[in-house]
Amino acid sequence: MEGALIARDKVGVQDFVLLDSHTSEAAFLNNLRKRYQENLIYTYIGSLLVSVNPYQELDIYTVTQMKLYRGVNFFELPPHLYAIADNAYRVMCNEYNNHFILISGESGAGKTEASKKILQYYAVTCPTTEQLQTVRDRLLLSNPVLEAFGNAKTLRNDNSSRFGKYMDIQFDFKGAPVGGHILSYLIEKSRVVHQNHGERNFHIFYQLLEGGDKDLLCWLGLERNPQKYTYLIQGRCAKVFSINDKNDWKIVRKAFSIIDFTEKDIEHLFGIVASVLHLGNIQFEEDSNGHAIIRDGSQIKWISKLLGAHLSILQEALTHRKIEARSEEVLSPLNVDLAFYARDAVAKAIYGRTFTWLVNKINGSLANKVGFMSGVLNKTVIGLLDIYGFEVLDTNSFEQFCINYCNEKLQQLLIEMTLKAEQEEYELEGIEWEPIPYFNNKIICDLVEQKHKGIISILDEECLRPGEATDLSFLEKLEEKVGDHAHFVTRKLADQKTRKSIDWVDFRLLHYAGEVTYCAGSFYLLLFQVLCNSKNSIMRDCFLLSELDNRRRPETVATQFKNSLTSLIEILMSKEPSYIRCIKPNENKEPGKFDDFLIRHQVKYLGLMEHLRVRRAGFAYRRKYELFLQRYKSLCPATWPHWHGPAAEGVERLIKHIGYKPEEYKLGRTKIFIRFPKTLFATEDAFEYRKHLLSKVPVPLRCKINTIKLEACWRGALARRAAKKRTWAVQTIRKFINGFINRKKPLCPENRDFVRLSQYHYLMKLRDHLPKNVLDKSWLQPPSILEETSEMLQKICVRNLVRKYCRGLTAERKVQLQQKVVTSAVFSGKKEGYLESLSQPFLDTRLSEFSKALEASATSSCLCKFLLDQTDSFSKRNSLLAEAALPPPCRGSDMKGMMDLQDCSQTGDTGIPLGQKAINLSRIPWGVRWTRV
Ligand SMILES: Nc1ncnc2c1ncn2[C@@H]1O[C@H](COP(=O)(O)OP(=O)(O)OP(=O)(O)O)[C@@H](O)[C@H]1O
Repeated sequence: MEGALIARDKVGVQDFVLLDSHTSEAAFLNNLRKRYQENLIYTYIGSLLVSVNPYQELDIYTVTQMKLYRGVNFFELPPHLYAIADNAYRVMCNEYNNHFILISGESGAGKTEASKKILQYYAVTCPTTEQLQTVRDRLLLSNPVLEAFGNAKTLRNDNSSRFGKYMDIQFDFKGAPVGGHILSYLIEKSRVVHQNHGERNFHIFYQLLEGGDKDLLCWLGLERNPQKYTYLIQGRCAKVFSINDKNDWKIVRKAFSIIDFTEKDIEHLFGIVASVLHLGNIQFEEDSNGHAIIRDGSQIKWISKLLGAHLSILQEALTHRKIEARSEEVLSPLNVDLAFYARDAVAKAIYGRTFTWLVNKINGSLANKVGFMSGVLNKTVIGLLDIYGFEVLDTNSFEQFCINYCNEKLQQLLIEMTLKAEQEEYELEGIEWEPIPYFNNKIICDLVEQKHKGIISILDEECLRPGEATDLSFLEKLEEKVGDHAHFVTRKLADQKTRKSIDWVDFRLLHYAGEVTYCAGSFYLLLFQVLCNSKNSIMRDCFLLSELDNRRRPETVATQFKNSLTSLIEILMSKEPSYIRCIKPNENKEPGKFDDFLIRHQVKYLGLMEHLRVRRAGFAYRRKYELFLQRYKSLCPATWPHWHGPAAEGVERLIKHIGYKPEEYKLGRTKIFIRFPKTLFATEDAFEYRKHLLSKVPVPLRCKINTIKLEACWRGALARRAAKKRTWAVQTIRKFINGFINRKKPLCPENRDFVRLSQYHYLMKLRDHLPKNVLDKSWLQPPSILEETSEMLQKICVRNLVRKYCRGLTAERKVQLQQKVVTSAVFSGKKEGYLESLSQPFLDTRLSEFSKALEASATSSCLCKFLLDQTDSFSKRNSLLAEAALPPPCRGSDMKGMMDLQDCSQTGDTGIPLGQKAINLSRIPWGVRWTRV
């Protein structure tokens, strides 16, 4: 960014915080104009991006541009949407936290285009797999469907979104998009039944008529000509040059199939769209009693067919209302005016709820199925909030009230979060925080939303209280309860001068962005019941019977909106923010035209001056010591060409040499903070001059400079390599943690690496801790996933030890052992001092005497035979075990160990399972056989 400072006279500054007179609106506009005229539509205020609609295709959204911004530091390149998108993405991947990008501005300022471009940026630059390709397509294709049902041509914008949209893009731990979720806010239902001159109904109606094939229209009972439908022609511009309904229809139909809509869904959905058109054509006339009756039955027949509702009940429902008198329900006929009102109310309700159903259906298709299947439910998100800007129309109704209240809340959030971020940075850098004076619009939010005392509560009370509520009774209540509020005025409360501009049924709110006068005058159970029982499954989903049973007071639209806004603010508060403020440069959609008056107005109500003030209150510029030193080191002999000490000290030397005054800067822990832009500009100019001088120095010196440049490049490459390594490390650690969390699960992609690593470590450790001899029963505790393997390894190991031991026995020792075993059978437990004798080897002489004695006596011979018979099977096995467990050479103490072993072997305590013949008898070189004893 500093690179462009030198061109500031021509193209302005890239960041408004670098404006010398940051409080001047004129300077702000001047900078914006300079840039816009050079087709530089983006400018920062710190990390907030201001975007001015170019109304022409600029060559700044190519894949090359996307790649240019990918992974690059925020301030290194000119301001761009991609820099905001990339910054949010990079921080999310590195810190594993959630983000949101709030895009706001007035209608036609370029919000939807911006959010689409961000989505495309992620689609192109994020890693993906074949499996995730579908997710990406769905994320992109949900847009045309939502636009068809939620956008319309208005005077300000041919493709104006008539609803607020918040979209979460979900990423897995590798940063690949794996799903999404959409929340919609306040669809402009009134457009279904009424459009201003030069405006249209929602696109889908015209798309269906223009693009739907003959059979479909026939099935829906529709004609291709939009002029035939009352709801489509009030703006007198059903055909618009800039909109190709036929083509858009094809895109929408294709999108439906990709986002999982079944043919039945589509059939029901268009059944509803057609029903709304038929509803609009229903006309009422008076019967002899002054009650409304339907003039022509053909429309209602189509509605009955398409919604699967009983014809006579539908007819009755459109011309009667249900009154609850004591415990009874009575049908009361409507007059013609009320019947028209009821018809429109139903059309609006049907369309509004169908839109909500559509959003939910799309959400079902965007849900993160990949993660769900593979068990990776941990994900991070980047939310895109494309929300209507502050609206001031000629007549401001309840919808504008909600929109402006929403903006009021978001402004509060922006200021609070910016202040918080500033404060946190100061704290982190150890710089003293100086309180910033700013306008806190909480007072206006409270006026609207406070419980019992706020405008919404008063409206609720009026709507839900028994007896007739009128616009005037509502206004009186407002005057009574909030009349003394500094931001609320009515005609009665206003002074002489302002009184004329407020009507009797109006009230005026002094928003942070300016004054808006609202018309209080622009603020039925039987039909509801009919729609609950509809055979059209979407209608049944939209109108739930359980709502009818709910005896509690229903929530008014205002309260519903307030609640959804509260949860939206909660969602946003839990995430890291980025902001894009879109500005519309002129009313004629003309490229290059900069309408000062219009833009000044938007700068005000987008809260840009307030934001700049908060952002600039302390310091205009801050940079890490290393980066600052890197750029300006040539300005000081001590730091040029190299500074070998810590960067902070280098910067200190540098600014001392340049002559910064103490009030111009502060040194934080890792950054230098410069208070005034002029200080930075002076430094930048000096740097440019220095560069100019350096370019004129003789060749040998130039060589030196080239060397320095080369070094700088090399350092850059090293830094990039280090950054890559850091990213790799973060991903590895993340993988390790994920593996650890899933370590008890069967082998799956999430734990595979972790398990392999722990297997490797266990085996390496085991290698150094194997039992040393047959009597060593120690064994390294395995991780749970390796228990079975460890058990098998232990068996193999013991078997090998035994084999090794047996092979190492001398023939003489084997004989001795045999003898000990035999004598054990004879004397164990019978002879006193047996245990002590165990460690003493037999003397040959004694044993031969004993044998001779045995041979000499027939009785003795029998006894010997008897003893052998008795001990044969038992001793054979145990002696083997004892042999196996005894380490050579067998000294006296070993003998005792062996006999002990023999005892415990009977209980299986040797570690060698008894049931499993651990040693093959025939394979052991005994030398002496039993019979020879
Ligand atoms: N970056 C851009 N490059 C080129 N044209 C743009 C750009 N942004 C907006 N436009 C033009 O401006 C028109 C209006 O933009 P967009 O629909 O995004 O406005 P919006 O702020 O979303 O309005 P609304 O609130 O009515 O939906 C677009 O149809 C497009 O023609």
